[in-house]
Amino acid sequence: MSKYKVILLRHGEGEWNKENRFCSWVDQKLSTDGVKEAQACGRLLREQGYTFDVVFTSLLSRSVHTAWLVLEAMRQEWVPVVKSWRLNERHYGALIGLNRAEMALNHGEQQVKVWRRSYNVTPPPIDQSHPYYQEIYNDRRYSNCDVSKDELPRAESLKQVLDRLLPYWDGTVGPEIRSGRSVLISAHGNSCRALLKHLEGISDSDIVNVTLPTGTPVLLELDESLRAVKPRQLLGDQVKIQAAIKMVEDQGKVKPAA
Ligand SMILES: O=C(O)[C@@H](CO)OP(=O)(O)O
Repeated sequence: MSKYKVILLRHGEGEWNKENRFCSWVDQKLSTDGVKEAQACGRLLREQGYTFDVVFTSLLSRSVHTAWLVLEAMRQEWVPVVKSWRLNERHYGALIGLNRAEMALNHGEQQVKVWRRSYNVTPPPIDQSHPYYQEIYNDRRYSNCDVSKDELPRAESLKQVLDRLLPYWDGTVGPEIRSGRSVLISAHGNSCRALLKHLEGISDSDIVNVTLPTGTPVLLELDESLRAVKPRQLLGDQVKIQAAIKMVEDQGKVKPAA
């Protein structure tokens, strides 16, 4: 029986979503369309009568800004926003900054799909020679995490994302839900996929086919033990949502010549 409702949200479109580059732990801002998506998401949630008691975000600006814009559109700016690196996007290691369509051309679309959507495959790790290494690891936001900077990931499979996210879910988010607070999680494509895998009991092979569009609220209904009792519902215009999912999937394909 459904006991709790939780809204999971992938942030609005970021600048590098537009440029089709693996963004991951690089702190790109929302694009102009991404701002509009987040505002529209807030309006939709307001129209549908949602209210929140607490919002969880990652430490990356695009998920924080999305949460702010949603709350502003809902006229609930006062709601506390709690942030953790454990909700960050999956760490794409050495792939960070690379263009997906170019990668598909050089390595094949299948390999890019494996890197993007498989459960167990970890991309090659980032090292100090990578152009974004210093920017990520010298960032003050990672100075006060619950692990030291050296213990932060250098690349992650989806499984590794779930491994770092679960303690936060079990120890921080879950207890809020259980205490009756209504929760919004504003995170990223792959941190949301990892959480969905856990809550919906999706198999290692089926998770490959789960893709989330930006700025679209996902309603989850959970039972007593915080497991999904029915299929997730993506809220909004279903035709637009399917088109947005296809657009994200197609990012990993070779771009046809103009
Ligand atoms: O760039 C990234 O970090 C993610 C999306 O946020 O990319 P992908 O959709 O390829 O997993």
